[in-house]
Amino acid sequence: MFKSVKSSRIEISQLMLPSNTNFGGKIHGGYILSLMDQIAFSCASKHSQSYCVTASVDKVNFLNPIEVGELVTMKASVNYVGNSSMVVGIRVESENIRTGKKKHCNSSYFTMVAVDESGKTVEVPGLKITNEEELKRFLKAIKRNEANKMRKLEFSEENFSVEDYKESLKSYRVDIEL
Ligand SMILES: CC(=O)SCCNC(=O)CCNC(=O)[C@H](O)C(C)(C)COP(=O)(O)OP(=O)(O)OC[C@H]1O[C@@H](n2cnc3c(N)ncnc32)[C@H](O)[C@@H]1OP(=O)(O)O
Repeated sequence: MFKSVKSSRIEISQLMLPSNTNFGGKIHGGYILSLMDQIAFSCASKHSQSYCVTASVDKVNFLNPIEVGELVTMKASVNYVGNSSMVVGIRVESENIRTGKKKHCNSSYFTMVAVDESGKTVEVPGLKITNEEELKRFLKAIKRNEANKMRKLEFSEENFSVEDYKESLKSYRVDIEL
């Protein structure tokens, strides 16, 4: 079975309240991450019609601070599916309600895994792709997976040797005492 990206796309908007600020008076990054996790869960559950758990989060860059009183909008869609895993892409924007000015605050990729009642992984529907943007997102997810695998391999017990890196680290501010 294949399901369209559109059928599980989710958008939420939430007003940022003073109770969620950090010491600097901006909205706490942890609070934003918690909202992102919830929307990733909703999107992945909708696609898979299963309960899902968060397996990993790929990169969280906080591009712009979010102020109290701003309206935060999060858009989530399934970018990629494996067997039991789904990569949910989330874009976070905040809007100053008075001026209407919008800021891009974050874009992240949450890998969610569908599980049954006993926590065993279950197969999820394939993804029906209907436009170039969706295809690009699917391909980018494959590239990120490949890059992660390569990095793992490079630093694995069998492949890693200190000598291979000593020379290239000379320009860095590191004193290696091995
Ligand atoms: C709702 C919540 O937020 S839950 C709170 C936080 N999350 C958790 O507690 C989850 C804890 N982790 C787990 O339960 C398990 O590690 C699971 C369910 C994610 C994976 O279970 P495993 O027994 O390792 O399953 P398995 O090795 O078969 O992997 C299943 C799938 O998950 C993917 N996967 C597993 N770990 C990761 C990871 N760290 N990053 C990305 N994908 C992963 C695998 O690639 C595989 O994908 P595929 O089925 O599409 O090929």
